[in-house]
Amino acid sequence: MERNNLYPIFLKTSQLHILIVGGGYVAEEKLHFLLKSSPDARVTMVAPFFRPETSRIADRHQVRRIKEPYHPEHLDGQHLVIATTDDPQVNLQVYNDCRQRHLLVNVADNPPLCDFYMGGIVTKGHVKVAISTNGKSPTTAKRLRQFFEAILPEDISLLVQNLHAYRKTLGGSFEDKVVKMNEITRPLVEDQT
Ligand SMILES: C[C@@]1(CC(=O)O)c2cc3[nH]c(cc4nc(cc5[nH]c(cc(n2)[C@H]1CCC(=O)O)[C@@](C)(CC(=O)O)[C@@H]5CCC(=O)O)C(CC(=O)O)=C4CCC(=O)O)c(CCC(=O)O)c3CC(=O)O
Ligand SMILES: NC(=O)C1=CN([C@@H]2O[C@H](COP(=O)(O)OP(=O)(O)OC[C@H]3O[C@@H](n4cnc5c(N)ncnc54)[C@H](O)[C@@H]3O)[C@@H](O)[C@H]2O)C=CC1
Repeated sequence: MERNNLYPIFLKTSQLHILIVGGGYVAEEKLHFLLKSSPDARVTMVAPFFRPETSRIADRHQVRRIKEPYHPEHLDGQHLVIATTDDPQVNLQVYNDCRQRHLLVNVADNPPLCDFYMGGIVTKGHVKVAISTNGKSPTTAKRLRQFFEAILPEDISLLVQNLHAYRKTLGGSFEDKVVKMNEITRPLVEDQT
């Protein structure tokens, strides 16, 4: 059976510059979920036209907007790029320009032109779960996100905070701490071990 070989990483979006090319529906969806997970992300958008709702979301989060057609210079200083225009030629140009500069790029409606995919994301305090279907079914990613949003308890973050505090009280070597941390958390998975 085919399996998902993608490697998820958790980006520090407050230290990175993300460019969204396009200002339509797809741009708005990508922006919405990016900011829902990472309200402190440093985002720039470039497009000749922005949807009013996109502008409202952008204003709330200090998203920089450049009201002009895409130009390769817009890639200067960016780390990650998401192309969402309704012009496949422009999306392809963004992809090629990014590859040339070794920038990670996502062409939202064209999985083969993606170095990375956006995922379904659940955040409960310090805890974050990211979901991918290998680009096969974004709707399933959305449904799984809704499922985990409902079943993960709100106070799961308290558990993480308490364990963080407890670890600080432990003496002994690194190895001793590993043993103690594993002992105290064993009941969480008791039935599955
Ligand atoms: C490959 C990927 C690239 C990328 O965008 O990164 C991609 C691609 C495409 N999306 C399409 C459509 C839809 N996308 C959604 C929703 C989401 N899409 C997201 C991610 C991804 N979408 C990446 C793969 C993720 C994975 O691995 O699973 C989510 C998880 C995250 C986010 O957007 O931030 C977000 C849910 C967020 C949430 O709710 O939590 C819905 C559901 C809905 O709106 O109800 C629909 C309508 C249903 C449908 O049409 O299937 C199409 C078809 C376009 C066409 O017809 O051409 C393509 C292109 C194609 O598949 O070929
Ligand atoms: N809206 C949706 O749910 C879906 C859209 N798609 C596809 O995704 C693409 C984008 O869709 P939408 O966001 O709905 O389109 P849209 O028409 O809402 O937005 C297109 C955006 O691209 C911008 N744009 C056009 N040329 C540009 C350029 N040279 N430089 C920078 N920006 C430029 C426009 O100003 C506009 O902001 C289309 O190809 C569409 O077929 C696919 C599946 C679903």
